[in-house]
Amino acid sequence: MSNRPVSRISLRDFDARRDQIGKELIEAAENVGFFILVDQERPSKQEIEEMLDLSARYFVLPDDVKSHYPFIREQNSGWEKDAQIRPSTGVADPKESLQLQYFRRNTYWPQDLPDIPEFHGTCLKFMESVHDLSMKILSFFAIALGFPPSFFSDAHDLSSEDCLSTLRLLRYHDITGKVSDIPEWRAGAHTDFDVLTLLFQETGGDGLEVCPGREAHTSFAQGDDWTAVPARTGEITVNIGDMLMAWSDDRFKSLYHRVKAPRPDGNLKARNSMAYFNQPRPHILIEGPTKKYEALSASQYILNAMKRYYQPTEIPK
Ligand SMILES: O=C(O)CCC(=O)C(=O)O
Ligand SMILES: [Fe+2]
Repeated sequence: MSNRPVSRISLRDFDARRDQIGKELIEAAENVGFFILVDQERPSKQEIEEMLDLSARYFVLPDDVKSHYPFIREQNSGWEKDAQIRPSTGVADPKESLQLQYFRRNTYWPQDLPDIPEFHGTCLKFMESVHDLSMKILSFFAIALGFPPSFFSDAHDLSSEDCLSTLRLLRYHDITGKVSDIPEWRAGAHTDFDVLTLLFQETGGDGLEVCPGREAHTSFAQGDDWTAVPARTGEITVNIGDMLMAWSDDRFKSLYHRVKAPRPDGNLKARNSMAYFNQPRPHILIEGPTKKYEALSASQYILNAMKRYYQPTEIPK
């Protein structure tokens, strides 16, 4: 385990400190592929706490209620339980998750949930707030790559009919009393195939580990040096995804990460987290400034990634 310093970037006085913030973001994206945002105006700590609370209330609903909207792989939407097999481990992550694609908000989101009528509205507001912050961050990356500042906002236009940006609510199982049967990982090592992921953890839910600076497409960072990222409610862990690595001709690094399961003397209770995946509209072409890779539409990119990520791969010993 490495003690690599983890970049914490403060967004305090955002407008007055724009240049400094931009410098720190670019440096972290180029050298590490991930950073922790603190002091953001929105989503505020209170909004994050409310959303985590709502998510916990969703997951305690009976499975037969949650299964009204089962996970559909082709749409990357819906509820799954013990179903995501990570190629790096060959087994399913011990968790459940709900993926909410913004443009399917009126067609494939749980509606009229018993006891949580505010579910739909709160998720919608939270996504809009995280989207706005994501676009602020991405505007710095656009400028650094020589694109117009609004380049990524146009590609991720939430008001369009087909923006693929997704909020994923996650709950890793409570493993109290299962001491002889604790898995090694709650989430196996992987990179995210989106553009940029904003991850919300909850204090007490440690286990996230990152492995910066690896090629996204070649290995699962087996045996490499990992750094633990403590979970703190209100902070936002951000990582570069494969699509931004491709879009920047490998200048910004996509990052391996995984969630280690607690040891028997650790916190065995359920672990809640939420990930917001910025994913462009399907027709948008991903092509870097130096055209290092052949241009691919976002839909083709995602299709290829789904194939890569959902087929178990031989793991080197
Ligand atoms: O739950 C976490 O902390 C990480 C989740 C994650 O990496 C993912 O869903 O892609
Ligand atoms: Fe991830």
